[in-house]
Amino acid sequence: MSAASSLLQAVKMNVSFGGIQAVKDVHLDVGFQDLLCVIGPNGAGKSTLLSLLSGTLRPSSGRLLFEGRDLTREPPHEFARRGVIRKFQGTNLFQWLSVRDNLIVAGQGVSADREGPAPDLDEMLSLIGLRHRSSDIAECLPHGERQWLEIGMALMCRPRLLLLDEPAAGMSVEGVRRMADLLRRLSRDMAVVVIEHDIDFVRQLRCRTMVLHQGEVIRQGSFVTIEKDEEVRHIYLGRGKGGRDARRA
Ligand SMILES: Nc1ncnc2c1ncn2[C@@H]1O[C@H](COP(=O)(O)OP(=O)(O)OP(=O)(O)O)[C@@H](O)[C@H]1O
Repeated sequence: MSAASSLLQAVKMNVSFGGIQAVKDVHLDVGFQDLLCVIGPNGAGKSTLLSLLSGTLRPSSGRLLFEGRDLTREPPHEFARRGVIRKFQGTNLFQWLSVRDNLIVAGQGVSADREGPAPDLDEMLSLIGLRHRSSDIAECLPHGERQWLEIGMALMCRPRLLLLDEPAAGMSVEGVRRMADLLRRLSRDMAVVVIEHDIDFVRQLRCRTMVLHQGEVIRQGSFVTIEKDEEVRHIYLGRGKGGRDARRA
């Protein structure tokens, strides 16, 4: 088999829930080192798309290729084994374990056949800005720091494709800036797909942005271009033709 040009390729994927078509004919190409942000109003299909990409939901039709290998019908653990790691919005922490132990536990599930060294714990604590919190119980962390710990836990799984659901939600202005910096840096070594509502954060990511609306990809390109698009502004940003700026859809 020749080497795949994309890490992940979604081909004409569809998902329906009863009468609702949550994802319609979605094509997606994600490179080996890539950063893609998916935006869209509530109910646009963003979470459903992420579930498809992580293998927790199977498409009713279409295909999903990872390094050219068809994973469409594979179980979620096979996606994880290959390095597709999803961080959900909200908390997935072991509340009663320390920050350090949460990272250790997260790293223990990584398949033995994955290449490369395990991340260094102290470096990870520094990367996520929680070195001073190392011995603190996770439950005691404020919301923003929990988000950072969850990112650290996802990184301990040595992702090749990191899927993030609103990683900057509830963060301070400085936290949002740091998160955007980190994701840009991570995308030099892996693929990162983010779904996000916070437009300031999306702007700071400075990456390819895909707009979903009613399950369909209606635009794809740089955020600078997307932001100026009248239809997108009308549908999502809520400020078409003299409308008021809605930072969150
Ligand atoms: N398990 C489910 N059963 C039935 N309908 C669902 C299910 N999951 C999602 N949907 C519907 O599919 C559509 C897309 O939902 P999805 O959660 O993917 O949108 P979203 O863009 O992530 O929205 P939000 O920004 O509010 O999280 C919505 O109409 C939603 O109600």
